Amino acid sequence: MTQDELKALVGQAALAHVVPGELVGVGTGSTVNHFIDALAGMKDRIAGAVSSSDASTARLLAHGIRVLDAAEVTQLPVYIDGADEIDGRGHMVKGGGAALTREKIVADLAERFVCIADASKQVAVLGGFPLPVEVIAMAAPRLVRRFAALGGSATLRLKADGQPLLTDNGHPLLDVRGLQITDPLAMEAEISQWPGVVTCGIFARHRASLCLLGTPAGVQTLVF
Ligand SMILES: O=C(CO)[C@H](O)[C@H](O)COP(=O)(O)O
Repeated sequence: MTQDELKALVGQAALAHVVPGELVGVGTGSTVNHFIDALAGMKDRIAGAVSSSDASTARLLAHGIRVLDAAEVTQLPVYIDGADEIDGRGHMVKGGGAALTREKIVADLAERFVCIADASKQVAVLGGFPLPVEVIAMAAPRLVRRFAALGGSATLRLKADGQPLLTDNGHPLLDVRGLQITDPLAMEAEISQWPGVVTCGIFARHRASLCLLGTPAGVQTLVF
């Protein structure tokens, strides 16, 4: 099976975790796109969706799925999203799709985080994938030096035209290579309190409750 077929498999399997009659939190990325397409088949049985990016909002609306702003919502039963890496305790690195800030905000509203990922995302120690960090532009040089002191090499994420990529919130992103994230909770807490950091792509405080992992043998459910 191709990686995309594994993503489609878990996107479909995630429907079993959507609570009928309730809102569902929806993440961002190619795996979530499969989930959104599958969700269209049960759009009349949910109250609507709370989205984590402009891209997911556009896809949900194209399917006729009602989208509510996170600010209108006090609680969600479940948030469904992909990950760039997930470890054996449900800690994740996220933000490859630049949506980490809104993803963390919507995840924070949810009782449960259901991660959907193909098997390539499973790692023993986080940090192989460059850690995305959304930042305030004027703080970027200082933050690059702070990451260097942690042993990481931070670079500004660029678009194809060489200009800095900006998130849906209008901020640039650093991608940090070379970190060994052996204590995700501590590193998330440390980085998150540096002035100028909007959101750190470590999801340890908002780790997955369970992961639907797409493998060639089928969907494996990991409970954390
Ligand atoms: O964090 C994310 C977007 O900001 C995505 O969940 C992550 O990048 C995984 O993406 P994909 O499903 O395309 O592999």
